[in-house]
Amino acid sequence: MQKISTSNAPSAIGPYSQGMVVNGVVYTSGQIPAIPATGEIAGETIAIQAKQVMENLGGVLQAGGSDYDAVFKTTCFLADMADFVAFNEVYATYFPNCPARSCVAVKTLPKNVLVEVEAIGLVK
Ligand SMILES: C=C(N)C(=O)O
Repeated sequence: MQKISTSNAPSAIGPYSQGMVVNGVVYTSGQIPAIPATGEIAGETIAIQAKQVMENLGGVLQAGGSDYDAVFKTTCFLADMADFVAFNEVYATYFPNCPARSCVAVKTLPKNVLVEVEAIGLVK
């Protein structure tokens, strides 16, 4: 079991690692749209926040020896299901291979962001 630590994704904002590698599988923590260098939240729209989340996810995946195309499952958390279509437009550009996914709306997310995504992928 190996902890992932990278400057290409935001530092954890609580008692968790950015991700873990276990038996050739990368498990990312939920990524929020924080800018890795500053920790500030990127933008106020779902499009901008979703893109930052996906970039952060890529940073964790890469640090764990994986990549977008090796992801087989994601879980997506939205603060408002009204953002579903706009979120999907961004998401699909990163996951054209359509891994298995669950997408739910939750009451609130850390730092009041609009979206959080976690992923599980194979080490390449
Ligand atoms: C942002 C998170 N992944 C958390 O608070 O667990």
